[in-house]
Amino acid sequence: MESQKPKKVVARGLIGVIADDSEISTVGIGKGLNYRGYNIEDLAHGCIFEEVLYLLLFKELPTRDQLKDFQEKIAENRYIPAKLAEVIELVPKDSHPMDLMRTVASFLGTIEPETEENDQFTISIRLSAIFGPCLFYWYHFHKSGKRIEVDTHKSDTIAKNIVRLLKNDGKEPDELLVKTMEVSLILYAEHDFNASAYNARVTASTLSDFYSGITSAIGTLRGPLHGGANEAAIRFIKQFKTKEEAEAKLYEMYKEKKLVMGFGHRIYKNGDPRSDIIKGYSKKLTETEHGRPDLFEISERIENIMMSEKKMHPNLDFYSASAYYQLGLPVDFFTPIFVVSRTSGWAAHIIEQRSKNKLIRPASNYIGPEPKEFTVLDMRSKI
Ligand SMILES: CC(=O)SCCNC(=O)CCNC(=O)[C@H](O)C(C)(C)COP(=O)(O)OP(=O)(O)OC[C@H]1O[C@@H](n2cnc3c(N)ncnc32)[C@H](O)[C@@H]1OP(=O)(O)O
Ligand SMILES: O=C([O-])CC(=O)C(=O)O
Repeated sequence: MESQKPKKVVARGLIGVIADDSEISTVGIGKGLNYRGYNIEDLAHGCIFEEVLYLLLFKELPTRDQLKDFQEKIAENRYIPAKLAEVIELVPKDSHPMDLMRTVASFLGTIEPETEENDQFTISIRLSAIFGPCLFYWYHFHKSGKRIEVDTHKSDTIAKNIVRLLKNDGKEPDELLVKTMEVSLILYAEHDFNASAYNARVTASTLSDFYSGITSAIGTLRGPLHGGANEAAIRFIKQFKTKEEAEAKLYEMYKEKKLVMGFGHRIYKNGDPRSDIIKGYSKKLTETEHGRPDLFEISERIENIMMSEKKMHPNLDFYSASAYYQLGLPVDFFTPIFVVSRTSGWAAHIIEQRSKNKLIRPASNYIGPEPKEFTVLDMRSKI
């Protein structure tokens, strides 16, 4: 009698699989998103990014004194050691800056490896502080041959420092640009078991080192189905001169069943609560010197058509795209800025995974050939 194989339930893409407990964030309860119990709107409107970073690492919002000490620590951690500067300069000008981010995480792990003293909290702060400076050091080195100083303004927040280093014009950064960056960093900080955070946890679950977890996560974030969608979205939006052109292209894409980047979400099926917040800043930026009301209007037309035709909402990446563009960020720097922010969430996930570790290793439903007889090399036919 033929033996019946038990039928396995396959969860492709791990859709709906609850893979572990977590106390870091709640995603998709109603339209909600909370970091450690605090609603994203309250955090985005009432905090600087450092408070959120502190919350994700230490589970509580900081007091004023704790925040002051924390900000001082971050400022101290912006410096780029000479060996790292050498490596940054070697990353070719035409590389994608996500290559640079991955390289920085990996190389820093060789000169400042994880030890009992250089522990997971110390490394989290170091990476959150240094990623922005490294990115803009590389940018200016290749753009104009300048080796910029990255840690001159000790009282800068991470957001202000990013805008300062981007512009590098000796002027005080514009307040609206800084506020937009601040809010964006808060919105991008954490999102439960998203692909990159989960990958960081998979790496941590083998008892690997902290830098390896972050490096794995950077590689995962880069793809256009995840963090790379902000770059893909602006490339899509920017090609249109008019709203009508965008509309016609959308209908063509529907016929070809093509994805519209910056729309849809694995968890949020009724809208991403972060989208309207960043959309508000994108709109405010249209009124600034380098504002692009045309891009904003085209984006809104795309949003409206996606809603009326596909019942599909924008995710955080869609309006982040026009916001970042109006901030003057080079297009391929969009996802690296996401890295600067999401390092906080990845760190929280690695720390949590380690605190109650279980090796992450799912099983597959094998659908390959039945067992076959082995043939030695010389006896195999050529077909
Ligand atoms: C910060 C972030 O990472 S947010 C996500 C950023 N990524 C993007 O914006 C990329 C575009 N979006 C997508 O590819 C998807 O919506 C994802 C990857 C985000 C979510 O994917 P899933 O949860 O697997 O959604 P799923 O694929 O089941 O979508 C259901 C249907 O909607 C379609 N669909 C989903 N997203 C889109 C989109 N952006 N444009 C057009 N159609 C879409 C799918 O093709 C599918 O159609 P089908 O039923 O005919 O096959
Ligand atoms: O949760 C996800 O799948 C993707 C996302 O929005 C994020 O990582 O911010």
